[in-house]
Amino acid sequence: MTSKQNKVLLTEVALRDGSHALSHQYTVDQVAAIAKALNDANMPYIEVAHGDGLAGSSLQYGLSKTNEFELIEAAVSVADRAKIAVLLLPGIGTVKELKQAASLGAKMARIATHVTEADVSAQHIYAAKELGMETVGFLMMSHTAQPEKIVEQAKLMETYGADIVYVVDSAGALLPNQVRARIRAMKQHLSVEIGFHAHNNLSLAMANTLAAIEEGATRIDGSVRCLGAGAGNTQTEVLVAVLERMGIETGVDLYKMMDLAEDVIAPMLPVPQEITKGSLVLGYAGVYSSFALHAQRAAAKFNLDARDILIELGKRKVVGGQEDMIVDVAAELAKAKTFA
Ligand SMILES: CC[C@H](O)CC(=O)C(=O)O
Ligand SMILES: [Mn+2]
Repeated sequence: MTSKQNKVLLTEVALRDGSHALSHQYTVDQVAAIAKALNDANMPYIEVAHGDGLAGSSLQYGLSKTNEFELIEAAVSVADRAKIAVLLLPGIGTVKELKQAASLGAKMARIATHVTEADVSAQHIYAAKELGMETVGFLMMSHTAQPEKIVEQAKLMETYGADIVYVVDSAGALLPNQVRARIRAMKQHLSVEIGFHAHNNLSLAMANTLAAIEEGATRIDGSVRCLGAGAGNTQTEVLVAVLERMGIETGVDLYKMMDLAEDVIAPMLPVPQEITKGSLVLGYAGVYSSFALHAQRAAAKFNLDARDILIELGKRKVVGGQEDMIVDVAAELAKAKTFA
């Protein structure tokens, strides 16, 4: 592979995306220890928040064990080099939480919307810029939109003031050629930096990340030991090693990342992060991981295979917030089975 880039900036997302995998049970001590190790490894950005972003702690999305502002404060207190980033989904979090995060020392705001709904990010991007934060537009479920649509939506975020716009493969459903087409189109039509966030449900997180970098993405997310939703993200310490071998600079210390992964993260995991049939089907169906548990419950209730429900949901292009459709789809499939 020949890459045009010789430098990328990494964002470690295990303290936010990994919160999904740990049912939002992070403690202050864990966050302080992990953020310190990441800071010492020279990780440029460390994202800290509930898995669903600021104010995500709720019965619907899962209650956090620890108030996320305490976690942000703990991370800021140990990070003398790294910048602490927060994620915000308009509708879940508000400008109020963004201001609170900024007042505690968060320096980057990542404003996430469904890939076709960038217009709801305007107010939050403006607010983040006014707070002096580096601001990212984060286009989730990017596999559900064609490159032209993504360019249109990314341009909106650019117009609102975003410094960087990300293609986010929330379901881990994109194939490398689809990543290439999306990043290439954005590079052609946008002036801001382009980022890429992968999930490993089809075992393509690394390949997709390298494809994104080759097409010009300069901001890349990873999670140490794959600690993210579903099968996790691009495994950060592996990415650092691969990029080093490719002559692409990250500035991140490989040995320190390896030690963090092995000595701190691995013992914390309830089960090792691997591609189970549950995460594989999410990537195959193109459905976000928060639907998996609900689909399993509906499958038990209607005596169905959860995979059939998820695949049907993928065909219907469900988006986060449409979890109520799961039972409707299960009921329809059960009815069709009865009359087959
Ligand atoms: C629900 C927010 C989501 O976890 C953001 C993200 O990381 C993604 O869409 O992949
Ligand atoms: Mn993610």
